[in-house]
Amino acid sequence: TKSTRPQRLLKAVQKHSTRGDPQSVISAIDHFCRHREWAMNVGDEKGSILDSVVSELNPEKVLELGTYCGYSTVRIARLLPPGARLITLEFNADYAAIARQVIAWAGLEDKVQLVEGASGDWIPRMKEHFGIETFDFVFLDHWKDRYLPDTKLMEDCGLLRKGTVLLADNVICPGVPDYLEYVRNSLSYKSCYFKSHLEYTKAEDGLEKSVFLG
Ligand SMILES: O=C(NC/C=C/[C@H]1O[C@@H](n2cnc3cncnc32)[C@H](O)[C@@H]1O)c1cc([N+](=O)[O-])cc(O)c1O
Ligand SMILES: [Mg+2]
Repeated sequence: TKSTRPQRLLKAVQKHSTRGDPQSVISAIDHFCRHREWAMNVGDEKGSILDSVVSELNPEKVLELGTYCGYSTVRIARLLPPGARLITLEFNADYAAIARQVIAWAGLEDKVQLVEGASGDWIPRMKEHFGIETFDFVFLDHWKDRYLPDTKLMEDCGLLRKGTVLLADNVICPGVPDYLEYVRNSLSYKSCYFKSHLEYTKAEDGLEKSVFLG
């Protein structure tokens, strides 16, 4: 039977990158997506902005919503200090299986906990199941109509603290109008837009960085 795009992306990682070298995994995926098959990874241009936000923050507790093939998981985890933890949620079993192998190939499995399940089900269980008090950094890159409900859910579950940073992908393309309106107008957030381009294309897209003010 025909392979899937995530399976072909994994093959490209195993063929064109060095096990245990996260940067080579990132480069292999970017090369595959730019020259072989486009895929919805945050990509190299927005990825550099993601890198700078993570490096500046040095977060201990990170949540990623929407793992897909693990590209941004690897980008974030490679920058985390020893002892820091990244929990990433992915409800598609096939994508989760590929992402686990990409994360393992990069040698980052000790920093990453991939949870197979829906954000709406698992956000309320973060405290009792993972012993998480609050998150320092959240990367939102899952279904665009889930950004706002999941943000409100994180607020309600007390998972955000004064200074927690939310970074949202695709705020222009495909776009998250309800989420943008909320974080830009709410008195509980200080929000700013990082203009960039949709991964591997010339179309405009960007990241929205929103600091929770408590
Ligand atoms: O649609 C996009 N992303 C949706 C990403 C979705 C990924 O997150 C998972 N998921 C969804 N809700 C979930 C809830 N809980 C757990 N996993 C979840 C899905 O199984 C998928 O792996 C997208 C589209 C474009 N584009 O140009 O069209 C560009 C991008 O950068 C994108 O991120
Ligand atoms: Mg995205």
